[in-house]
Amino acid sequence: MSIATNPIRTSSARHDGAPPLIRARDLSLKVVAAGGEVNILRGIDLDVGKGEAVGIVGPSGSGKTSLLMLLAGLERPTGGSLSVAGAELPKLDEDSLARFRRDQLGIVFQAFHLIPTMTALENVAVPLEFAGRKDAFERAGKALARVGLGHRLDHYPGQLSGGEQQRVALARAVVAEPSLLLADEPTGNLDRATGLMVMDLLFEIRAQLGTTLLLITHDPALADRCERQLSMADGLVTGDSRVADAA
Ligand SMILES: Nc1ncnc2c1ncn2[C@@H]1O[C@H](COP(=O)(O)OP(=O)(O)OP(=O)(O)O)[C@@H](O)[C@H]1O
Repeated sequence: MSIATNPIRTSSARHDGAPPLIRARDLSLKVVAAGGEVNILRGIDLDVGKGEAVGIVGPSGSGKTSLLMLLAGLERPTGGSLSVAGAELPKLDEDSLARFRRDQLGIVFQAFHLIPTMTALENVAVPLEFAGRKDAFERAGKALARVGLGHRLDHYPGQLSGGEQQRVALARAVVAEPSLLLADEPTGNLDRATGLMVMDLLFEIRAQLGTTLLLITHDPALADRCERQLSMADGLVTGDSRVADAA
């Protein structure tokens, strides 16, 4: 890895005059827990340009997953503003948030979150069926072929290895060609070789589709594959650097 620049806590991104895909200003998240109020995110300023690959690193509990949950519209911020793909997420009602996720977002988690009673093909077709796409199964089949699972279409999650299940989850996340792909420790449940294979696929598909990627990882080698790295600590972005020789 070589760091080209190392600005601390910046909101600027390289987006060549185009509006950023993500714009957060003074974004905060507080929850009331048994011991009192917890400040989980404490004023995040962030711009991410279309097509950027951003690795998010930081110690456990620094707020990485919480930030992703806000960007996905799965949690609501308690302060600040947040625009993703032109949508002001805090202002959307639940139906509009669901449409936003369907049309703009792909998410891959550490746990695969596949529906156990559906085949691989059905799992991947679900987001397209929700969107009313008549070609849902045809496209799902192509997405599974893209991740090397064209021969496993009729298998149920319980009949697939962990690496295969995560490849199904990846196919499901990208099948609708989202503008934003969020990945939270996607290889955390996989052995190193399988994890590398899944990440190779993720970066390959992202490059083909031009998708913006935000990737949470504890693995420095994976973070180095992103062209930009954000460091988080204690609910803040404490570092924002560019990786000159990212994959
Ligand atoms: N609903 C909640 N109630 C109380 N505290 C919460 C809640 N959600 C998150 N937190 C706290 O907020 C902090 C940030 O959590 P978060 O999961 O975002 O961290 P993280 O950086 O993703 O950690 P890890 O690397 O371990 O996954 C943690 O201290 C966590 O315990």
